[in-house]
Parts: sequence; C-alpha cells; structure tokens
Amino acid sequence: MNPIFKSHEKDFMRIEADQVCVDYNGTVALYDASLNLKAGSICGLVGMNGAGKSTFFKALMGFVRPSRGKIRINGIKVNQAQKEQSVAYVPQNEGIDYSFPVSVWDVVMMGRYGAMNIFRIPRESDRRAVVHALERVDLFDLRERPIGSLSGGQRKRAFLARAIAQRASVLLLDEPFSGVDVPTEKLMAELFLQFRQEGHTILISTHDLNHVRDFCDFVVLINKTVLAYGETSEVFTSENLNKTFGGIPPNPLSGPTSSKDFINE
Ligand SMILES: Nc1ncnc2c1ncn2[C@@H]1O[C@H](COP(=O)(O)OP(=O)(O)OP(=O)(O)O)[C@@H](O)[C@H]1O
Repeated sequence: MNPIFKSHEKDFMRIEADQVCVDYNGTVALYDASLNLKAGSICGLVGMNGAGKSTFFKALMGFVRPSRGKIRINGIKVNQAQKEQSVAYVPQNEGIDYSFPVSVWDVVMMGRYGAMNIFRIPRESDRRAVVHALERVDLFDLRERPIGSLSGGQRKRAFLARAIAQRASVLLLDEPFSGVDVPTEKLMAELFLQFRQEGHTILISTHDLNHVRDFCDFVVLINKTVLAYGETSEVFTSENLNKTFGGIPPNPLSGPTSSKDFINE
C-alpha cells in the first residue's frame, strides 16, 4: 500500500527552513538554520551532543517556537501541517511510562488519532493501516504485548510503525539506530529506502557517519547552526567533519549567545 499524499503535497518542497533561530529562555540552541528538502529524499542530520539536532526537529514539529525564521512543510505552516498529519516525529526517547498497560497495537493506533473523530473509535481503514504498519516493521506477531515488555529495539520499531500508520509524508527520526541490534538496523535501513521510493522525505539524526554514507542523499552538518548542507558526496569532506566535530570552534560559540543578538530589528 502506497501512502496517499494530499494533492498539494506534490507541488512543494517537503521541508523548507529559512534562517530558523530557537532559544530556551534566551540561550541560543539554534540560529540561522536553513534547509530545503524535496520529496523522496533521505537527509542525515549530524552533529555533536547538544548541537541542536533535537531542537531542529522540535521546531519542524512546532513543539518549540522559533524566535526568528520561517518553516514550511509541504508549503504550509507547521501548525497546519500538524493538523493535516503530514509530519511524524519519532523522538529518541518516547518519555512513556512503560509500566502503563498499553499494547503495541494501541501505540500504533495512536498514529491514526489525527484521522479519527473526537470519540476515537477506529474504523476498518484505521485497523488496516495499523496492520500494514505492524507488518512493515515485522511486529505484527507482538501486537498484543504490552509496550513495556518489548526490547529497546522492538520499541523503536513500534514507534516507527506509529509514524507509518499516520501516513505522514515527512518523517523526522531522532537517533533511530541507537541501541538497536544488527537485524533491526538492517530492517530499518531497508524501510527507509522503501519510504524514499514511495516519495517520503526523511530527516534522520545519527551519530554514525557510516549510516549517512550508506543511504543519505543529503547531509546537514550542524553545530548550533547549519555548518554545511548538500549532497552527501559533496558535504562529507574531512574539512567539514572537522568543523563539525573537531578543533575549529564554530561561529556561535565565539559569536552571540542570545537570540536577541541575531535579530536585526
Ligand atoms: N528544554 C530545554 N531547556 C533549556 N535548554 C535546552 C532544552 N532542550 C535543549 N536545550 C539545550 O539546547 C542545546 C541543544 O540541545 P539538543 O537537545 O537540541 O541537542 P542534540 O543535538 O539533539 O543533542 P544530543 O545529540 O545529545 O541528543 C543544548 O545545549 C541543550 O542543553
């Protein structure tokens, strides 16, 4: 089953971020971050701990409000894209109480909530979407298990299934490979390539540079701002990686420390 994207989603860049700045109580986490991603692409988001990767995801999801800059998902504002369920986010840690008795099936069904009415009574189409998503991540047989009884890697697959069930055209995946075993890593990598084929756009944060080399069409190197962005073959140079991880202090550390410093008004 191919995802059915809304007609206007075909016409626009999937992700447009233009000079996005985010601060937490005045301390800059991200500044002047710009990025354009088209349909059917996989982009790696690479940077050190604290570089602002999760913050970038949260801005794209509308969980944090940029102090400056513009974001469009499929040509529309973030809050509208949220309403249309166009973008799904799989965070590093779900912040879920795993002692809470919720089944794998229920977790994946949450991906359908946005398409349901206020009573949240699943229709046949919702159940079909959940079955399809569970099958794609190879978890259908574990669907009745409490989510808390799954291994870390299985949980990651369950939350990926929730994103698949949502049928979002944009997938934001924060460290999807951390703590997963080799078969799960392989399954996920294959899935991501299928998603790309289907026209999804995937932004993946990872610390593993091999993942980027292996299947990311584009890469964003980030340290509080976008240091380099473009096709992986062009951007993945030792000079750029040094700038991202090594010796050379990036601009924001020697530059302004408050978002106010970036606002020209
Ligand atoms: N809610 C918050 N309040 C205050 N500061 C925050 C908050 N969330 C993140 N930060 C700070 O913003 C900066 C960027 O954090 P972020 O979580 O985006 O980095 P990251 O690249 O995702 O890091 P990691 O690889 O460790 O997950 C860090 O200095 C972090 O301490």
